[in-house]
Amino acid sequence: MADSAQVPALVYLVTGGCGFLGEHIVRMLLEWEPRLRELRVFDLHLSSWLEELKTGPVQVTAIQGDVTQAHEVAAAMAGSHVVIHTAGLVDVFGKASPETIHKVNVQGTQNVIDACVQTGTRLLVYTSSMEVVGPNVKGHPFYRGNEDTPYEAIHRHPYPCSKALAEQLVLEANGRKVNGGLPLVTCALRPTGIYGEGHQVMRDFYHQGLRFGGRLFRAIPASVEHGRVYVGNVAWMHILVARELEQRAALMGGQVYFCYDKSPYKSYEDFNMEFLSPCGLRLIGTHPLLPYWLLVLLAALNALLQWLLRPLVLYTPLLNPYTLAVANTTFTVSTNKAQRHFGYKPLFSWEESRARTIHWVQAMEGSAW
Ligand SMILES: NC(=O)c1ccc[n+]([C@@H]2O[C@H](COP(=O)([O-])OP(=O)(O)OC[C@H]3O[C@@H](n4cnc5c(N)ncnc54)[C@H](O)[C@@H]3O)[C@@H](O)[C@H]2O)c1
Ligand SMILES: C[C@@H](CO)CCC[C@@H](C)[C@H]1CC[C@H]2[C@@H]3[C@H](O)C=C4C[C@@H](O)CC[C@]4(C)[C@H]3CC[C@]12C
Repeated sequence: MADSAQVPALVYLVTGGCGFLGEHIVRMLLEWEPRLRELRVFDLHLSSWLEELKTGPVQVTAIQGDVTQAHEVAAAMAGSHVVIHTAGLVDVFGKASPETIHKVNVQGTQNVIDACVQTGTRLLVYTSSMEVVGPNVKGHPFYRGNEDTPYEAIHRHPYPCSKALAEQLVLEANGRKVNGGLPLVTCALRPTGIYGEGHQVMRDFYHQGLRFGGRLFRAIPASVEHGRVYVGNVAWMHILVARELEQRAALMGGQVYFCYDKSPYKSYEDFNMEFLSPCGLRLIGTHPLLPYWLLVLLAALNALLQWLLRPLVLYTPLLNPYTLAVANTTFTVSTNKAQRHFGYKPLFSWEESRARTIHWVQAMEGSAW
């Protein structure tokens, strides 16, 4: 691979490059990777904003494709040096079947690895998830843990199961010989709950609040900490890993890194209010307004309704037994592994991350602002 900082020689492929995180990675690569010659954006659904990126000095190639189709992945990857595999089916609401989630997240990842081997692409960065670790089905807290903190990772839901299997495939592929005889170098990044411009669940909560006259109702105790990280910093970690992976293959190959920044430790709901309060919403109650057993019952009822209505309509409320368990179990990280291994420091301070997110909510269509 060319090592001169001046000569743009590298070809990057970003799968899922039109998604929430993918868009930030794509834009940041164009801004922060001077060695970039071509950026291939591979996604099932191509976004119109890609067009405006095509006028810059770097060749931006939009590729409409499906990671579950091995030949499409291999064709897109031929001649690329680095793959950032962020495409995935993020579904904890029952929109897709468990089979589809497995196919996209696990088979899709296997296809990316096989394509690396086949085409001789040597560097693979995988977007994993905190859910590979937990919260587990027993609801054990993970309090400010790091990559080495012992934790019983037991999953039943299709999404965390698929992310755990996919991550394992990526880590096991580290060192495998690719076409040309050189070893593949892989690593996995595990974001906690990502927030920032473009976050769909934040959008949903905002609109829910507007429907209830500017009010949201506390359901989770303020003492339950939920890990959050700003999308710009998650993207930045991907850029740094991709940049350093070849030079530091011995140290970084086959490793996992939690994504972290200076976002405060709070409950899921209190954290959201950091952005929604300045946009005119209020969180009602200092304690949960409903007893936990009633929430469990409502979540179970939602799951039952989803099952009963499936032949007629797709009913996918935010509250289900899985989302309740995730929101109600402390899971936060405190680590400096990324700093030690590849010099990561958050690009955006908490104040900047917050300001950018608030600005995005305020600009949203139908805003109360
Ligand atoms: N959002 C979070 O809080 C969060 C947290 C941890 C990890 N992650 C991981 O980050 C990655 C990106 O998540 P996101 O929140 O940006 O989700 P997203 O849904 O916004 O983006 C995923 C992208 O992948 C694309 N995609 C889906 N199926 C595809 C297929 N078969 N072939 C090609 N492209 C396909 C989608 O079109 C979309 O553009 C995922 O792998 C997810 O598991 C997300
Ligand atoms: C009980 C409700 C009362 O207001 C709150 C329900 C909130 C849930 C919809 C979300 C709580 C935690 C979220 C998840 C978490 O931030 C981490 C994730 C990992 C990532 O890989 C995918 C997204 C998600 C599962 C995220 C989804 C939404 C929550 C469950």
